[in-house]
Amino acid sequence: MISVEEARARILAALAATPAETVPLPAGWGRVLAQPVQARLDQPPADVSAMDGYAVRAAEAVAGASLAVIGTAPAGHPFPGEVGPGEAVRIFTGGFVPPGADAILLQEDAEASPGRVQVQETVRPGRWIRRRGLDFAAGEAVLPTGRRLTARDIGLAAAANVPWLAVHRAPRIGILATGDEIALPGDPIPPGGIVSSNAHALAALIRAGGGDPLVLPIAPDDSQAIAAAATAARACDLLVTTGGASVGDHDLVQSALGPQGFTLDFWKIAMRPGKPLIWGRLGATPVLGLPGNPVSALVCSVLFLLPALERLSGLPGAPPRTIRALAGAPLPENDRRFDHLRARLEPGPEGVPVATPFPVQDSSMMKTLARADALILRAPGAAALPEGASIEVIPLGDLGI
Ligand SMILES: Nc1nc2c(c(=O)[nH]1)N[C@H]1C(S)=C(S)[C@@H](COP(=O)(O)OP(=O)(O)OC[C@H]3O[C@@H](n4cnc5c(N)ncnc54)[C@H](O)[C@@H]3O)O[C@H]1N2
Ligand code: MOO
Repeated sequence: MISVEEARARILAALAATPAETVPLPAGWGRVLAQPVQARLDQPPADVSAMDGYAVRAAEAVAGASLAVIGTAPAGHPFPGEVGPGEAVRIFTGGFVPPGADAILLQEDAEASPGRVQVQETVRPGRWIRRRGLDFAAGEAVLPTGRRLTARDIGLAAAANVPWLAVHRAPRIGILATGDEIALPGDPIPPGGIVSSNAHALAALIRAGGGDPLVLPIAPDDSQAIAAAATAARACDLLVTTGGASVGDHDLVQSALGPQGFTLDFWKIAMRPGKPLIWGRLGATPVLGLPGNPVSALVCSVLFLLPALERLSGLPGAPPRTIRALAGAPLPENDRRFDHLRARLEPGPEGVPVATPFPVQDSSMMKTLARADALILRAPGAAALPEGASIEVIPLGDLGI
């Protein structure tokens, strides 16, 4: 059995980012840039007014002065002339500041009369003008390679007048659930059968991680059927199997894929739940063999599949973020497997949350996992801890799963 950290390092080392493709702006959200976004203009493109008022020459715009209003400059309609001595131009937010003017007199600080404006508050030079290029300049790399694009980034690229983005292709992940006993939700359940929850949960988790899930038909516990189904997944960036990972006579994933050219990198991790995880390669396609127990499959996905998706998407691939919490119950001494206890998080003293493990931690219990807010981390050999002790947890809400 290898450690969680070593397993993650070996998985990440075996993966590379998908090739780049060019997508229109709206399709870029959540994708990772393969090339920087360079601004194609200055923003703002000229000196513009930040307020509704009058474009003036600050030296003359002193309280009590009266100026001739010689035109208007609404946004999108620059004033064609220049502001000369004793003159002002009516201007609106976003309007280009006409040549000659060097400040904006706020309309609240002015008294308008036909053709004229009286200054009521002295104006400082430069006041209420957004300078050309205040936000960014043409040619500037506003978004770097390797960035996962947020809604804010999409807005920034649009503002930079960039309609297309070079991003890594969303990783295509094949999902293969195995087992004679499993049926799709809603289908007739065979005698002794159960409903397959894993494929659906994994597809959703893969979407949350920025991947493109491809759910393959369920393969029965039959080497040929598993091999045939897995072959169909060769076009994927990663094949995820679930079930058949352990040591039982019907745990066929390794034996079925062997003749198809499967090479094993490692099998079994010193962790709970999820010990019998498989990592290897079927030809060029990496294969992550998750255990069949639903909680084990999903906890392993949090620890290994989400970082793998990051790596395939063009990011380095990081372990899930952890935070400090206080134990909401005494925790027993841990054995040699890294434990991940499903727990509730509640607000605690001084902003530190309290994490209370569910009393039963069986790896078949989906309701407990669905209600959990966090996984309490218990390192191999960790000593028993009293209630209130400081612990480390993975908050699940952050992950969007
Ligand atoms: N003698 C031993 N037995 C087991 C060991 C062991 O070390 N020695 N490891 C246990 C651990 S830990 C786990 S985890 C499981 C993993 O087993 P498999 O990956 O081979 O999974 P299966 O045997 O196929 O199924 C286990 C369990 O999960 C249910 N299952 C399977 N697929 C799905 C699905 N798509 N959706 C929902 N539930 C699913 C299945 O019905 C079984 O109940 O092995 C232990 N045994
Ligand atoms: O370690 Mo297995 O994943 O508990 O049931």
